[in-house]
Amino acid sequence: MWRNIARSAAASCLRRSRRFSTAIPGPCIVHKRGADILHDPWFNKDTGFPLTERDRLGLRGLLPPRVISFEHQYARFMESYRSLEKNTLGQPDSVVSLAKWRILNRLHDRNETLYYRVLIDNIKDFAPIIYTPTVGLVCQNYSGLFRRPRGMYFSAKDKGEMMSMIYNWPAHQVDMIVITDGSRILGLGDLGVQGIGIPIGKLDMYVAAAGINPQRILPIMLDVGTNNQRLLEDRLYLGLRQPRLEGEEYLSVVDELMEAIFTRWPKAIVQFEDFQMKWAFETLQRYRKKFCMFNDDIQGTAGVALAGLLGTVRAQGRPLTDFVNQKIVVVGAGSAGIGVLNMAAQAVSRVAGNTGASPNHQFYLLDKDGLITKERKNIDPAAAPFAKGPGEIEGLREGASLLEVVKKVKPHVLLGLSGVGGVFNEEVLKAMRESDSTKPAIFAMSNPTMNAECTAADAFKHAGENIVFASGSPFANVDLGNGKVGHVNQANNMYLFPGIGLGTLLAGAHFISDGMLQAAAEWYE
Ligand SMILES: NC(=O)c1ccc[n+]([C@@H]2O[C@H](COP(=O)([O-])OP(=O)(O)OC[C@H]3O[C@@H](n4cnc5c(N)ncnc54)[C@H](O)[C@@H]3O)[C@@H](O)[C@H]2O)c1
Ligand SMILES: O=C(O)C[C@H](O)C(=O)O
Ligand SMILES: [Mg+2]
Repeated sequence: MWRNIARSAAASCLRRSRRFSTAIPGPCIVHKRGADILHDPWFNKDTGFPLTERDRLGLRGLLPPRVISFEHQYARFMESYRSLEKNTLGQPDSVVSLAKWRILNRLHDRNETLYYRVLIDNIKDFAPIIYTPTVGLVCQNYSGLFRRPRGMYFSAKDKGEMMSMIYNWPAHQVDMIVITDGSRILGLGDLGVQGIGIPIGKLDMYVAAAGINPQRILPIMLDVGTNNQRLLEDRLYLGLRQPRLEGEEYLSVVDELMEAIFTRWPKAIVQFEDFQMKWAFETLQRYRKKFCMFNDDIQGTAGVALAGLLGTVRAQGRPLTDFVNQKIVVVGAGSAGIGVLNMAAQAVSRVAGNTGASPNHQFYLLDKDGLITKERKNIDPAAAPFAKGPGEIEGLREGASLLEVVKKVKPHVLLGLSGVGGVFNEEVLKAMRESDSTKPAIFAMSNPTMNAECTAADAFKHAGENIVFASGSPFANVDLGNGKVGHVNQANNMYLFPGIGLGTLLAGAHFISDGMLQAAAEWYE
């Protein structure tokens, strides 16, 4: 289901950009001249400048004489890309992916018009390179890969200066901003300033899938230090070498940045991305009514997961009202897992109406210490509404293991947002064969690939051919060996956030409501 959405989103974006040129900047007034234009990826056309433009813009003599058309440049790039694929055959995946990222990144740095054209046309092949999973590898190696800056960098050392710094950004208008503090990059933990790769990849998806003007996007890294000892000791590390700010000190820096952003661009939309759980929820509550913003890991993920949960009900041949009877086990009680449960609970009350039934009885939530019950000491307030009471879970104790929970509950859905690769092990997957569903769903949503709760092949092998499988990072379809194919869906918030941003922008909305995300989830489903 999600795949088709991606295809149609990309296709409609392509159509739109051909008709209206919203995705690719059309002719515009350029205040630069000569070499400055060739070094500006927004305006550079490389050898594509026609002679008249070369004269007008002071480019004559700065380029080889032959004019190469855009189509020809495009073909030449794709040829180099394909020969890179051929030449790296047999090399480790990480080497091949990074080589592909480098060639795309070089084009991004040189000529954005051509970059976005090839990205839009080849989104299925290139999304895993400029976005998850390769972007994770890029973030891990960012300080070594760094050649040119992209986006803006604010640090704890800039306190008191952010209002003037924001005016250093060259574009007068900015529509979409993605900001991270690098504290929880995918399932890879605290990567400090190296997390900037995530806002860059997310905004590429805004351009490719929603047609946002690439000159109006801005990736931002807010560097408040890192608690990653390895990075603090790395001589190439490009961020602040200090432990993360905490408490009021941290919040005052984020406050200052948000004020600066919205003073300069009052109509901008800000997406918070990959903030560790405590700050993800806190900043969402703090800013959502004051500024036009949302948290993608909490809300975008929830929308995409809900689309999958509703789609699963349909795949079982049941009416949507049956959603209230689905037993759903969520593994991971972080920003993403709790975000999914909050939205699923809202969907249940809408589907069920006000029946007075206990709202969360169908949900089971586990974290690193097992099943969360009301007996849990120091329970996180965000997890508390989903903690099981003693009467609800006969035979299951506080901290019960995932295997125990699956065996006892026989869930319709097993959904992982734990960040831990392989927690859906063989035993757990085999236990899903006893699910009460005719088509049990297994969503291994953690990223990148290594952190997925299980592989697609293992899911089909152990849980059976009848499952609905989805993963956060892409897996290939599985050959089941009997002429049948195990179909792999991708459940990643990339299928939702571009639409949320575009819809908010077009509507001129000042607030991104839960209802907007619910509507997006139901539409996608
Ligand atoms: N597919 C998507 O669109 C999508 C969206 C958001 C997040 N994610 C992924 O979800 C993962 C978690 O993100 P988050 O922001 O919620 O992180 P988080 O750090 O806030 O939460 C992780 C949770 O997993 C729990 N956990 C750790 N080990 C566990 C184990 N062995 N068994 C059960 N639970 C365990 C932790 O206790 C915590 O509750 C990351 O890998 C991220 O990439 C995917
Ligand atoms: O970045 C992604 O691929 C999805 C999600 O936002 C994540 O944090 O894993
Ligand atoms: Mg994220």
